Amino acid sequence: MRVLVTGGAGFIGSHLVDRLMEEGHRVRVLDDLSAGRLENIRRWLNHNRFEFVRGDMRNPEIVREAVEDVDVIFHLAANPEVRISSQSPVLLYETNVLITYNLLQAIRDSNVKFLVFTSSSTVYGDAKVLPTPETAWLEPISVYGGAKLAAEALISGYAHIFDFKALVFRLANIIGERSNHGVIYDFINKLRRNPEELEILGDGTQRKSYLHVSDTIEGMLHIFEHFRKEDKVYDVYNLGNEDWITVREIAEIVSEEMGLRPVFKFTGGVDGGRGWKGDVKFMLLSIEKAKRTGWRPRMSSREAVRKTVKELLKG
Ligand SMILES: O=c1ccn([C@@H]2O[C@H](COP(=O)(O)OP(=O)(O)O[C@H]3O[C@H](CO)[C@H](O)[C@H](O)[C@H]3O)[C@@H](O)[C@H]2O)c(=O)[nH]1
Repeated sequence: MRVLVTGGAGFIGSHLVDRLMEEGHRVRVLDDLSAGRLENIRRWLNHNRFEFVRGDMRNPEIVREAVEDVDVIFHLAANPEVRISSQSPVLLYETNVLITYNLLQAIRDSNVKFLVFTSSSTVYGDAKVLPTPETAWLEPISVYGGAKLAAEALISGYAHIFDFKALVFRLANIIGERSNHGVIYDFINKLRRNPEELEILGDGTQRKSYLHVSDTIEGMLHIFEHFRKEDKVYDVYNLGNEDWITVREIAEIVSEEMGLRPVFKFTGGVDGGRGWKGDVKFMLLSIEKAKRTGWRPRMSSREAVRKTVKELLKG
């Protein structure tokens, strides 16, 4: 396959690039390096099947050039921070909706046959049904979640009108080596600054499902192969874990792995113990649909958290 990975220098994107390169595909990465790091893809930079383009997808011209001679696009470029929903809605719109629109406009005039998009569990908001199936009510409670849902909707519309196939993954909290934001990364940095005390945002009872990046990439590629053979224009899959874990338990695992016994200081948070406005307090996706394709996570949330802590401490 000739593949474009947007956001391919980022956390999840670079793991996907590793797998695609190892499988012998021709890979182009488009990344503005705002969150991604060249270090993540350094091993491929001089490979003859690999091409790196540094560019901002808010510029339609850059996007148009990047989709040339490509069959499949994995669209992972995005600003992943739910918590900036109150301060920077414009940034979240531009880096999730506008860049997706630019990509879809470029696909119109191209030979692209498949688009794979990484959406988010946050499209469900405070889900009324747990575990939450793909058919559940969609009511995002953050601008980030709203922007992801808007991007999904545009993708579906364009796929039906402009004759390509599109696959959407609604991801749980993805963690692992190279992640450079989120709760585990934050806790490690806070404890490095002050080993005596750990500030925990909210009341610590936030409970979510965490999936290791290796299980995520495995799932995305496995389900993509399944989807390719199906006679569907558009489909949506949740990707997450079957169990969940509280923020307090994550704090305990991080402290233990660092050999520390800090005092936990809960900020109390907002709106009944959330870390910030728009933080979904309880998230557990139903992964029955993904499992019916033959995929299942190898690691539980707890195992994924512990492995990630070890990986980040080493890095
Ligand atoms: O220093 C911190 C950081 C986070 N938290 C808490 O930890 C939980 C997880 O927060 P993260 O920042 O790790 O992740 P989010 O749940 O906000 O979002 C993540 O998962 C989503 C999908 O579930 C999106 O895809 C998003 O891009 C990704 O960052 C939250 O309840 C938050 O309140 C803390 O207590 N202290």
